[in-house]
Amino acid sequence: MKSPLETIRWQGEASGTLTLIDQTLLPLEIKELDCHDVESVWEAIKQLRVRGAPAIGIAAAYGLVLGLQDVAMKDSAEFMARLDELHAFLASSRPTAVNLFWALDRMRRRATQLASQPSGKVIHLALLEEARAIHDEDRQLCRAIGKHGSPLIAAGSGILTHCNAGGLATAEYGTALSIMFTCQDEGKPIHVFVDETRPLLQGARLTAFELVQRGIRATLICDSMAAQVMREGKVQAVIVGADRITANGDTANKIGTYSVATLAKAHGIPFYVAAPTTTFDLTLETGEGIPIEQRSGTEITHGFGRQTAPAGVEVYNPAFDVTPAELITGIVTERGVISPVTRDNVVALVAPALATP
Ligand SMILES: CSC[C@H]1O[C@H](OP(=O)(O)O)[C@H](O)[C@@H]1O
Repeated sequence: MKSPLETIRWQGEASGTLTLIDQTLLPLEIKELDCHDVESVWEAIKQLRVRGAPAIGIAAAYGLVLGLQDVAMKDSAEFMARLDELHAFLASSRPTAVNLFWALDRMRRRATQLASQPSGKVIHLALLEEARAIHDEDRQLCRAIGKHGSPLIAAGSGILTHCNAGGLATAEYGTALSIMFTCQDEGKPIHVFVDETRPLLQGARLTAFELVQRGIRATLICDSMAAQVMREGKVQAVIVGADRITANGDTANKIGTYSVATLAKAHGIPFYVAAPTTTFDLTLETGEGIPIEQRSGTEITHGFGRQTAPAGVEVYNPAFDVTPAELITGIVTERGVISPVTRDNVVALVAPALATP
C-alpha cells in the first residue's frame, strides 16, 4: 500500500518555496511545480493544479508568505497594505471553497497581531509558522473525520463517491476518502464506485488514482450510471466532500453532487458529506448565498485535448451545485457527525471550532 502523495510541501524557511503536485497531469504523470511567487500560486489554484477546498486554503496561506518575502518590515502600515493586496489577489482565484477565505483571514489576523514587531524576520517566520499550522492541523482534521466516519460504514459496503475529496484535495488523508482509508486501516473491506465527474474528471483521474494506490477496490463509472448501480443494490452509502457548508447544512460541492443526493434519496441510500469545520460558513444561513464558480465552456467542448461539440453552441459550466440539507443524512466532521442536519445541530458542533481567539 502506498502512502498518500504529498500534495503540498514548503521547502526552506521564510525565504523558501512552495512545491505542489500539478494535479492537471495526474494520473499519468506525477510532476512537481515549484512556486517562487504569489502569481504562480494564484495560477495553480485557478487552473486546478492544486485543488480541493482544504488544499486551496493551505496553498493560499503559503502564497501569502511568498508574496511578502520581498517586503521588509520597515513599517507596519506598508507591510499590512501589501498583505491586504495579496489577500485580495489570492481571494480572487476561485469563489466557492470557503477554506480559501478562512485561511487568508486567519493569516491576516496573525499578521495584525505581529504588525508591531520591530524586525521583519520575526513576522515573516511567524507567518510561515501560521501557514504550517494550518497545514498540520488539516492533517489532523482529516484523520479525525476518518475515525468518526468509519463506524457509519458496514464491512463489505459499496460506497459511491463523486469528484475527489482525497489526500490530493487536502493535507494528507482527505475527507470523504479519509473514511474509506480508515475502513481499510481497520480491516473493513469496501468497494468504491467512483463517478468520473465530468467535465474535469477529478473522479477518474484523482479518486481512482488514490484508491488504486491504496489497494482499495474501485470501480469507475460514468456520472450517468450512478442511478443504475444504486438500483442494482451495489451502493449502501454515498460519501462526498464539500467546498462550503452553510449554517442550515446546505452544502456546495462539485457539480453533479446534487444529482447524486437526489438519486440516493430516491433509492433509500444514506448520503454523507465529509468535511472539516473549516469548510463551514456560518455567515450564510442557506445555500442560496454560496457563490458558484462559473468556468470556461472549453472545459466541456474541448475536454482533454479534442473538440467534442460544434463551434457556436452555447455552453453552461457551473463548477459546483448546492445539495439542500434535507437530502443529507449526516455531515462527518473532525468533531463528530452532524445528524440530523439541522441549523441547531450544525451551529452547536461547528461554532465553537470556528470561534477565533
Ligand atoms: C475535500 S474538498 C474536495 C472538493 O473540492 C472539489 O472541487 P475542485 O476539484 O473544483 O477543487 C470537489 O468539490 C470536492 O468535493
